[in-house]
Amino acid sequence: MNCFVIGNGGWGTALAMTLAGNGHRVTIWGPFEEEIETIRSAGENSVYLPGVDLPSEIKWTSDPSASAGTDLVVMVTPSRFYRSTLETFVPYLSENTLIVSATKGLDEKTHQRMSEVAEEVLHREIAVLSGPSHAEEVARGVPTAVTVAGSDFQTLEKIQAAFMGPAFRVYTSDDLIGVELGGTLKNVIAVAAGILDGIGLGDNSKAALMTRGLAEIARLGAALGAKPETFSGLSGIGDLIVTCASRHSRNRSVGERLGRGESLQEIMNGMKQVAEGIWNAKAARDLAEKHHIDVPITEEVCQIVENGKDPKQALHDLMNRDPKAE
Ligand SMILES: NC(=O)c1ccc[n+]([C@@H]2O[C@H](COP(=O)([O-])OP(=O)(O)OC[C@H]3O[C@@H](n4cnc5c(N)ncnc54)[C@H](O)[C@@H]3O)[C@@H](O)[C@H]2O)c1
Ligand SMILES: O=P(O)(O)OC[C@H](O)CO
Repeated sequence: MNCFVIGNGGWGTALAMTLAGNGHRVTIWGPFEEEIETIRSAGENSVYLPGVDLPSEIKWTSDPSASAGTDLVVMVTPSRFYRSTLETFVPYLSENTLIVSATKGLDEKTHQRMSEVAEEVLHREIAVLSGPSHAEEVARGVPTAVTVAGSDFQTLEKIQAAFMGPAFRVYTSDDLIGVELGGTLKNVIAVAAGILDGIGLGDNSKAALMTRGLAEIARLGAALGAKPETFSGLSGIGDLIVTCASRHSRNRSVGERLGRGESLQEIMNGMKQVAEGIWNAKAARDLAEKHHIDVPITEEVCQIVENGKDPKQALHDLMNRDPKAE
């Protein structure tokens, strides 16, 4: 297959390597020619995926027209730039191109999932790939399992076959909403998990946070049309576990620094990689409010990120809510 990856960040690079490892011809696009030229000449994506030797067969470009005539497009631009980036590709994508979205975020203005944004831009449904998968490990061949979701099973099978390899296992799901929301809403809970690490709390605290975090993800997800059982799968609890626990997680790391007392501004100023949970906490909270869903952890993360609330006060407020049945 001719494959085209839109987004030269860590995840775009790891997915491009996975496809190239399966014998596909792969081109990866990034918005800044200078950045692309540096990667091309160094054979390393030193900003977003340092220390990984890139296969020479992968082509690097900043030209959207290079996507013309490709069989499979992977859209993995961070949520904040997703719509504007995809719009520049519209003239080059044919109806027959398989399109899969690997971004995990919400549109900050409209609160749409990324596949909804893509549908609006492209006037057709696309598939979604999500699951517990840090680029740092996928790029090094660490065994990983993810889910590809959509409504057309034949399309899903083609995407599954394109990515499947000895160290990358792909399951299919017909619950696009659930798979996409699991990968998105967990980012906010992972920021909270990092805050707990930064404050110096214990394993009990992390387990409680993840369990109650999953409860609010599933409540909100179901209200938004997801199947509740999807949140017990790779894209639900699987991704929540890896993001709340991993040293690779950007969301957890930002949370840890917040918990240690650094200001959000200070952290974001020195960071080129994205932490979607910081951008998406408000969108998730607003969606919950609109659908009358109780999301106390997301609400506290939102207060910390949006209003600078003291993380220790947020913890105190969470622990001192009214008694409830589980
Ligand atoms: N890194 C991972 O392990 C991983 C795994 C699964 C999913 N994801 C998701 O994939 C998406 C992309 O994350 P990533 O880790 O590849 O990114 P990254 O943080 O490694 O890199 C940031 C990306 O943003 C791009 N960018 C910056 N300014 C831009 C602009 N103005 N217009 C367009 N693009 C711009 C950069 O070119 C770069 O590709 C996110 O939604 C993330 O949650 C990441
Ligand atoms: O590094 P994070 O926190 O953006 O998480 C990356 C992936 O979503 C993990 O599956």
